Amino acid sequence: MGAHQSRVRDKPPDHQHHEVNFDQFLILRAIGKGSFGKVCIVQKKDTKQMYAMKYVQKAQCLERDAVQNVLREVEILSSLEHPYLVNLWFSFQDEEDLFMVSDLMLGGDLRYHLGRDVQFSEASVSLITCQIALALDYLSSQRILHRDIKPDNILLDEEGHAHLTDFNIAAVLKEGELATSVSGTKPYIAPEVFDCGGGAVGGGYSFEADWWSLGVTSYELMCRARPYAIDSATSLAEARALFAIPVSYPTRCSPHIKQLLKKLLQVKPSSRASSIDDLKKTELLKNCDFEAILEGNAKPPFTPPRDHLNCDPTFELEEMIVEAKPLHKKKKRLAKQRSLRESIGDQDSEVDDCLTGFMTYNREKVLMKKERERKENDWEKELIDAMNLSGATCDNKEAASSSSPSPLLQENQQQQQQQIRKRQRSCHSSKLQVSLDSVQARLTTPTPSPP
Ligand SMILES: Nc1ncnc2c1ncn2[C@@H]1O[C@H](COP(=O)(O)OP(=O)(O)OP(=O)(O)O)[C@@H](O)[C@H]1O
Repeated sequence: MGAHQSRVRDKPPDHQHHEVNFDQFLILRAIGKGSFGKVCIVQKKDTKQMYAMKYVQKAQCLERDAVQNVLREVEILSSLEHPYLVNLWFSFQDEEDLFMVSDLMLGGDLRYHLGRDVQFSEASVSLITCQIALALDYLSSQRILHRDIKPDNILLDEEGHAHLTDFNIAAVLKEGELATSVSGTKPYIAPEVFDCGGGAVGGGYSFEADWWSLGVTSYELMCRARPYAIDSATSLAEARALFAIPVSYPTRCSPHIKQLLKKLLQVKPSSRASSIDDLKKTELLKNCDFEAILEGNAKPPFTPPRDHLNCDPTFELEEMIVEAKPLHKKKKRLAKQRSLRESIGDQDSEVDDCLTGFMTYNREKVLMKKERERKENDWEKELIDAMNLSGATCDNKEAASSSSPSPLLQENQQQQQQQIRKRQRSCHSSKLQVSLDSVQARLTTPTPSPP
C-alpha cells in the first residue's frame, strides 16, 4: 500500500494525552544517522533509565513511501524480546516525527569497528556469531525473517555483547510460506534470494537466508573482506556466477573457524547451518555452552573503548548546526505551530493524522501487567494452599479469615513495585544497564577521528 493510501483523516492522534511522549525524555546527544532516521541518547525522566531514541520525520517517511515499513517494524519489534536483539521499549509520535525508543548500545556498530581497523580474533568472531545465531534461532521460532543481517545492523553493548537491530525490511512468514521478494543489502543476500529476482522462477526462500548473511558477516569480521566480490552494482546473473566459485580463506583462518564459515556459506539452503543444533555439529562449537552465552555469562574478547562514544562525532555537530528542525528546539517549535493552527481554526497539521496506524507501545506497562498477573497467580495459589491446609476442620469463620491477605501477602504487595522496577531494568538486559555516569564520561571525551 502506498504511503498516502494509509491516511485516515477521521481519527487524528491525540498527541497531548499519550501516556508516553517526547516530553518524558531528556535529550542528551546525537549518535547516529540512518537513511531515514536519526538516533540520539535519551534519559527517561521518571526512571532515569538511558535509551537510544530513533526518530523519523513523518513528511520524509511519506515522501519516500516508507510508511508501511516503519509501521511493520514497530509491530514486529513490539512482539519480540531477546538478550541479543536491540529491544524496543517505547514507540509514539507527535506532529513532526515517529519515535522508537530502544536499548542503548554504547559499543558502536560492527561497521564502525571494521572502519577503525579493529582486528577481531577468532574467539571474538565465534562469540559474535553465536550471539547473533541465538537471536536468529529466536526470530525463526517467532516466524520472523530479518533480511538485513550485516555488520551495520549489529550493535555492541558496553561490554562487547552483540545485538541485532534494524527490522525495517523484516517479514513475518506464515507456516509453510516462503518469501519471494529480493530484499536486503546485495553483498549479504543469499543465493536463493537472488534466484527470486530478474524474472527467474525461484521457489522462494525462508529462514536459512538470514544464516547465509550471518556467514558473510562473520567471514568479513574474520577475514576483513567479503567472501564474494558482490557490490550494489553486481547484476543478478553476475552474483549467480560468483556463487559457483569456491570461497577462498586466508591463512589466518584456523581449520575450525573455516569449517564454521563454510557451513554458514553453503549455497544450497538445505545444506547450510541454520540452527543452534547445526552450529553444535561444528568442531569449533561442539562444546560451546549456548545456555551460558544466552545468560550473558560469556565474556566478550573484544571490549569496545569506554573512554569515548563509539560513533561518528559529526552527528552531534550536524544536529546542532545544520539540522533545520533540531530535536532540542522541538518543544518551542511545536507550541508555536499549535497556537498558530488554533488561531486559524485548523485542527490538522499537514501530516499530523497520516500515521494513525503507527502503534503506541510501552514495554514498561507490558512488564508491569505481566508482573501483576504473576503475583495474582502466586496469591491465588497461596490462598488455595492455605484453604487446603485448614481442610475439613475449617469452619466458615476460619475460611473467611483465611481469605484476607496474610502478612506475607501484604509484604509481597509492598515489594511488588520495587520488583517491577528491578525487572524493568534487568529485562533480558542486566548486562545492558547503562548508567548516566557511563554516558557522561564519554560525552566529555572527544571521539578520535578515524585512522
Ligand atoms: N539502540 C542503539 N544504541 C546505540 N546506537 C544506535 C542504536 N540504534 C542505532 N544506533 C546508531 O545509529 C545509527 C543509525 O541507526 P539507524 O537504525 O537509523 O540506521 P540504519 O541501520 O542505517 O537504518 P536504515 O537501515 O533505516 O538506514 C546506527 O548505525 C548505530 O550506529
